[in-house]
Amino acid sequence: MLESPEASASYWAQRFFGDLETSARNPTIPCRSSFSPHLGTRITVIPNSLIQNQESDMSPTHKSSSVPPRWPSPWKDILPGSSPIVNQESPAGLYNYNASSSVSHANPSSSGSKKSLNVESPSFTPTQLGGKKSNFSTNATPFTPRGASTSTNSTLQQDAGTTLFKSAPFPDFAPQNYDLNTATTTNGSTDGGSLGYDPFTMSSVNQALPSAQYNPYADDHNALAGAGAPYYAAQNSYTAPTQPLQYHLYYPITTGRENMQPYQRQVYDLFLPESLREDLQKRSEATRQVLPSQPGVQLPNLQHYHSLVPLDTKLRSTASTFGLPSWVFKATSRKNGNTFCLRRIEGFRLTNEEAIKAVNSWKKITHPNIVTTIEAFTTRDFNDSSLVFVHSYHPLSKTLSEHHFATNRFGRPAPVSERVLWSYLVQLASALKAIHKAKLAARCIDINKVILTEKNRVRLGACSILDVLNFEASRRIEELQQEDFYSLGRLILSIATNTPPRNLADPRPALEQLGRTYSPELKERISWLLSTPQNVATKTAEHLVYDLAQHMDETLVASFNTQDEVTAHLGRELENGRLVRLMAKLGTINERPEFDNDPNWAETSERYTLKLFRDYVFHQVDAQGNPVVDLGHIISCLNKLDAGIDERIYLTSRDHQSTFVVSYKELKKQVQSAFSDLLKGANKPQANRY
Ligand SMILES: Nc1ncnc2c1ncn2[C@@H]1O[C@H](COP(=O)(O)OP(=O)(O)OP(=O)(O)O)[C@@H](O)[C@H]1O
Repeated sequence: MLESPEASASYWAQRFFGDLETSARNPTIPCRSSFSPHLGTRITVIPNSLIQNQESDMSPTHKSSSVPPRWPSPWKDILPGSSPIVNQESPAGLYNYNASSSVSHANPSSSGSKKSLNVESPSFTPTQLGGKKSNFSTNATPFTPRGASTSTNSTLQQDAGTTLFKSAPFPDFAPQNYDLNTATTTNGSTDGGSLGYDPFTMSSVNQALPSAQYNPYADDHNALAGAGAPYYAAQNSYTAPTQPLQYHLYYPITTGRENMQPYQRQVYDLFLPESLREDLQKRSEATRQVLPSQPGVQLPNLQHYHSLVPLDTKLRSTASTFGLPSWVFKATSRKNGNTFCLRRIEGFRLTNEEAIKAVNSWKKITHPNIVTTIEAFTTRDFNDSSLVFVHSYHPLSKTLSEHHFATNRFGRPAPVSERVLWSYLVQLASALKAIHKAKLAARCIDINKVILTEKNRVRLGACSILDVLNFEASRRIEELQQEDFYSLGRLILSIATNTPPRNLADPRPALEQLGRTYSPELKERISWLLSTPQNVATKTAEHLVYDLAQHMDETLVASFNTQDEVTAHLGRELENGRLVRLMAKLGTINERPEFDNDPNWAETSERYTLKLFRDYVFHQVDAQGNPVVDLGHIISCLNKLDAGIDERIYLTSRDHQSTFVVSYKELKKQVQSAFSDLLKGANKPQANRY
């Protein structure tokens, strides 16, 4: 119930999750009535259990005679208002009630509504719990399920045609058409809104569960029984509880939500965690970064790569690793819009065409710890003869040297934990295994060429380059592979002892130092990597991986944990993605100025209901006419629309002359129908994107 116009984040979340989790179990259910846009008219979500009996009388042909009985139910909302009168002008298929009667009762300013239920009304509480007096009717008799009641429901039937909710003495409430023992409606209805079970006992819940998988996406479950019978069994026998748990397709698998009270929840619970969002946002910004255009500072386009941005943190490139100066750029491909990392080797003259073909073998290697090689080409666009290697781009990555040799505020680099060293060792050993298996050698296990792309995630960053540059000096691959082991040992030793690799010509003192800080096992492994083998056949990448099995396990567990966490976040984003598409559809329909030469297209037929639905979702106001900006309400409504559930809502026209009762299921069909009309007249390739 929107008693208060406050729209704090926790309030949104509370409303949202309150709907999700507490409504079914908590006997104190706040009324979900709210106010229509303009004039503060109440719009009420009608529980299906209350409306179900309308089906017979309030068919789409708008019979106006009898009015079904509708009674408060302790676990659903309470419907205030008076007897509905059908408006003959309503669009076909909708229940339309005369606003003059229902609206006047529903208006909080009317005295009648104060007696029944209005914004000030406290939440409904069954009298069994605490014996509190019912608030929505002065003389209302407490709710008692049929089985426990001694009175008959004849009075209910009697009143049903005339009064929807009144302050006169109530007979005991007995749910209509429900048999709590069988958990099915006695009239055989499969209305998803029917309350076919006692929500307070698990046995009833079990009875109410479908025997076969329920497909929430299906519009017509019976139709599916033919074609998709093995997958989606016919739902005839299934009477859904109040709403099936998956009723609005919300993704429930998240971390850290379990033990929180609704008021403790934040609106951020609906989105990615702030730290992850910030991290991804920064990466995205880095990827989109461009060089401010300055006269005289213009980087050339290289083939189809444009918008080059230097990634080097040093202003002058040295010739250290490759024997020639190299520069690293980020660039965007005109072919596919993707961003790549380009490394220019300055002043290299290609004398043998075969040399550049060495890149082809590297293109085939895809490994999580190797930066993928895309292509290589020569260029004169820098006014010299340069060789350019294109690799996949990892925004905001740092070399291990930049990461570990950066000094902290005490002027010292931070010590590295043994766990991190093992993790590096495991990842790079795995990369070596893939490379050596392809009969190649990495040749770039260097503290300046291994990049850190995420937390503790390393990748070999400059593979293939030395194969092209040193093509002429063809050396035996076995020899180069043995050098890889040595380079790997030296890299770990360098990080562990904070010694630059150039000072490790004799690694023994550093090894001694390492032995004093880290475990003998780590020292032994590094010694093995640095040693010259008696027999090269015994020193292989497979061997290394085998010896690292215990630490592989740790890395694997950490990786799986991260994956679980990311999958949970992905699930939440799935919701957002679905809702964006739904809002895009609604946006194309609502308030459309003209379609098919009809300037009133958006105002007529089912589009009119969709317009009122838009008001209901986005333009609610409270009793004082202040906007109710309730994200929980918006998301909940859109989810229900996307799932097309049977729950029904009141929609009131802006002039309050008519009120519609329509289910989300019908609304969903209306959206689909209106949108497919638009698609028929639309530019096909663009329309396919929905
Ligand atoms: N594939 C890549 N994606 C994104 N950034 C990268 C990639 N490869 C390297 N970088 C980044 O580019 C910058 C320069 O890399 P480079 O290999 O030139 O390091 P360096 O320390 O300058 O080495 P050198 O002294 O040999 O030039 C580093 O910050 C590095 O993290």
